[in-house]
Amino acid sequence: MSEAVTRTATTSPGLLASLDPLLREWLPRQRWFAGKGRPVTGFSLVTATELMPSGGQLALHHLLVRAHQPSTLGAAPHPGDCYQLLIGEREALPPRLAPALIGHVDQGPLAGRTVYDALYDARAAHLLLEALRSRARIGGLRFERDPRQEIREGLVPRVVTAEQSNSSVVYGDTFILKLFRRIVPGINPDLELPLALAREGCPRVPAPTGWLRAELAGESYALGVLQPFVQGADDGWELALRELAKGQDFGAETRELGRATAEVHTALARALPTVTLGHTQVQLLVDGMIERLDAAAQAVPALRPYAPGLHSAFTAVADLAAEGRTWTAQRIHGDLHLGQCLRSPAGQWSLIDFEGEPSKPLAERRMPQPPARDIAGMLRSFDYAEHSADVPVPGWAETCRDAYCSGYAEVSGHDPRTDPVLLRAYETDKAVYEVLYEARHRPDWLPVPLSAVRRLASSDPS
Ligand SMILES: Nc1ncnc2c1ncn2[C@@H]1O[C@H](COP(=O)(O)OP(=O)(O)O)[C@@H](O)[C@H]1O
Ligand SMILES: O=P(O)(O)O[C@H]1O[C@H](CO)[C@@H](O[C@H]2O[C@H](CO)[C@@H](O)[C@H](O)[C@H]2O)[C@H](O)[C@H]1O
Repeated sequence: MSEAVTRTATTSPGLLASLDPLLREWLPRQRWFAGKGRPVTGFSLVTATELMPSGGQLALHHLLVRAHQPSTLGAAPHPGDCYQLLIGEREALPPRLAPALIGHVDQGPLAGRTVYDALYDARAAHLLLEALRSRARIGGLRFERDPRQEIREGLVPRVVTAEQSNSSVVYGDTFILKLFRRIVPGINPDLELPLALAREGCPRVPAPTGWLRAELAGESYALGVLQPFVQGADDGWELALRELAKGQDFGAETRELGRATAEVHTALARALPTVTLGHTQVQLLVDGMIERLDAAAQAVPALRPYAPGLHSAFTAVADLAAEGRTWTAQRIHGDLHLGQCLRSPAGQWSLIDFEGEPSKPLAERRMPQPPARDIAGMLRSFDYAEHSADVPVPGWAETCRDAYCSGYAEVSGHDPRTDPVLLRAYETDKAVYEVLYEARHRPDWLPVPLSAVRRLASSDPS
C-alpha cells in the first residue's frame, strides 16, 4: 500500500500561524497569485491535510488557504481567494530545492524548520502520483483515476518551470499533473471538458487519467488533473515564432489547427447542451463586451480614442439580433490561443488548458458561447505572432487566418468568415482584454493589441 494511503489526516494546530509571515511575502511573488497589486493582510485555513507526518526529517502538508486582501476601490467586499499549497517542511533544504524555498520559520509549532514549495520535491511529487494510482482517500482529499488507464510505478517527476497560471509536474515524459492553484467550489471545466471529449472519443485533447478533488462541507473542489504527456511536442506559439524567423509560411499548420479546433467544437456540441441565443441573450452578451471596453478604457488611456469605433463593432451584433438573427452557443475552450495548442512530432495538434479565463467566475466560464469566440482568440494569436517577429513577414497572419478558417470549415461545415460581424466583435473583445492584460503584465507588449484596436476600430465588416 502506498505511503499516502496509510496516513490519517490531521491538522497541525497553529500551522498557519507558523507560516503566516512567510506566506505573506512568498505568495504575492508567485505567477499564479491572482490578487496582484493588493497587499495580503492575513490568511485563514480552509483545510489542512498531513500527507507525511511532522516529526520526521521531512513532513508534507496539503493546504487550502484563503488569502485576505483589501477589496479594490468601489468593489464589493470579498472573502479572499483560496489557494492550494503543498508545503514541505525540513530541518535544512538540500541545494536542489533552493528555488522552492518559502523561508525559515521562527514562530509557532514549526519554529526552527525550513518550509518550501514541495511540488519541486521528487518525494512529494511521487507521493501524489502514487495516491492517484492507488485511488487514495486522505482526509477530505480524493485521489481518483480512470480505471481503464494504468499508471506505471516509478516514473521520475520533474516540475514544469514555465510561467503558468497553475503548477504542473511531468512524470517520466508519460504523464503531466496540473495542480490548480486558485481553487473555487464546483465543476472545473479543465476536467469537465476533457472528460466529455474523451467520452466522445475525440483524440484532439489528452484524456484525463486521474484527478484530485476535495470534499469539504458538502462541496466538491477540483484540485488537479493528471493526463498523458504529449512527448516531444512543440507549443503552437514557439512553433509559429520559429517559422516566422525563417520567413516560412504557416498555412499548412494552421489549416490543420483549424480542423482540430472544429473537431473539438463538434465533439463538445455533441457531448454537452447547446442553446440558441435570441435577442435578449445577445443583448446581454453585447452589454458585457461594452462594459469590458469601458473598464479597459478607464484603466488604459491609450485605448480611449478608439472606444467609439470599437463600440460600434459590438452594437453591430445587437443590431443583427434586433433584426431577428440568432446564434447557436455551446461549450467552447474559452481561452484559445497558440500557446494552448501542442503539435506532436507526428504533426497532430492537441488542445490543452480548458480552464477558460481564470479570472472569470466559474458559472460564467461554463456557460455555452458562440464558437466564434475561440476562433477569434486564435486569429488574435496569429496577429500577435506576426507582430513579434524580428524580421517583418507582411501578410503572414492573414495567410494563417485564411488557412485556419478554411480548415475549420472543412470539418464543421461552417466558415467563420461568413459571419464577419460576430467575428469582428469577438476579435475586438479579445483585443480589448489584451490591452488591459498587457498594460498590467507586459507593458512592452502593449503596442501589439493597440495596433489591432486601431484596425478594428476603423474596419467595417458589412
Ligand atoms: N498533455 C500535455 N503534454 C505535453 N505538455 C503539456 C501537456 N499539458 C500541458 N503541457 C505543457 O504545460 C504547459 C502548461 O499547461 P497549461 O495547461 O497551459 O497550464 P496553465 O493552466 O498553468 O497555464 C503548457 O504550455 C505545455 O507546455
Ligand atoms: O496565461 P494564459 O494562457 O491563461 O493567457 C494569458 O497570457 C497570455 C500570454 O502568455 C495572453 O496571450 C496573449 O499573448 C500571447 C503571446 O504571448 C498570444 O499568443 C495571445 O494571442 C495573446 O492573447 C492571454 O491573453 C492571457 O489571458
